[in-house]
Amino acid sequence: VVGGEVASPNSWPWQISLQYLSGGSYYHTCGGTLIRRNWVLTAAHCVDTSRTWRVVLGDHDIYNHEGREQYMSVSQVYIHPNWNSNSVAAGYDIALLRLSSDATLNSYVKLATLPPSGQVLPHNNVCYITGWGRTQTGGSLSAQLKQAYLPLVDHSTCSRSDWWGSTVKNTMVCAGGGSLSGCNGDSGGPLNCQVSGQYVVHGVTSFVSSLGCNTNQKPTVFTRVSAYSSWISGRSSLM
Ligand SMILES: CC(C)[C@H](NC(=O)C(F)(F)F)C(=O)N[C@@H](C)C(=O)Nc1ccc(C(F)(F)F)cc1
Repeated sequence: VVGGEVASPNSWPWQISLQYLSGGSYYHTCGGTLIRRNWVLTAAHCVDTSRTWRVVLGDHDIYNHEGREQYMSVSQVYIHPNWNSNSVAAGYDIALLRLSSDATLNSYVKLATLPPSGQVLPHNNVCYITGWGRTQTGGSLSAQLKQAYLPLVDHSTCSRSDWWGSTVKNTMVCAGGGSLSGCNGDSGGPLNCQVSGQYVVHGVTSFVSSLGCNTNQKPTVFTRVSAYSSWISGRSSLM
């Protein structure tokens, strides 16, 4: 997250850290969202390599054990069938992770609220991106969870030729576009949008400009969760 501020610990209790095992240690690589006690929503581009994953719930500082964390192993990875790792612009950048056991829900770990199928929010809707991603283009990850206010950008603006043009599809949602943005390592995490006084996870962080994370008129682009409601509920047996 470029700009914004360190979040108050566990104030986004559905936010998870997706980590992979390498040389005996686990490393943060992506964010994600707890949607059921044993299901996490993330980005397909985060998990399209075969690794040993773990999901950390209730985290704040990814480099220190603070006692509120729950370390969960992943029993199955479901990548959207239409995902093509050579074409993030095609969309379908969404995946579900089944956890090997159920999370314990408490004040540090809660389930996210997902939007109704098809819901599209208005331009400038209040939204916050959260994550442990780089704090500058080419910078390092944030030790503590960060948040940044990214107003929603409607499709007609986001698909303007001097913005993202035809790269952005209707199954995506844009937010920000100024000096605040997501950045590498925020992938897969939530775009938290305020709807009737409650935060709803409206997006899954997908891509930023390769010219730089906070490039003007290149808002952070998210997979629009409400475009995948039936896939999500079908797969995670929400139905
Ligand atoms: C998509 C991920 C590899 C990576 N995602 C992120 O860093 C995220 F945090 F924003 F989710 C990313 O955007 N990386 C930059 C460096 C990138 O490759 N951006 C990119 C943007 C658009 C396109 C296009 F236009 F082809 F779709 C391709 C790459």
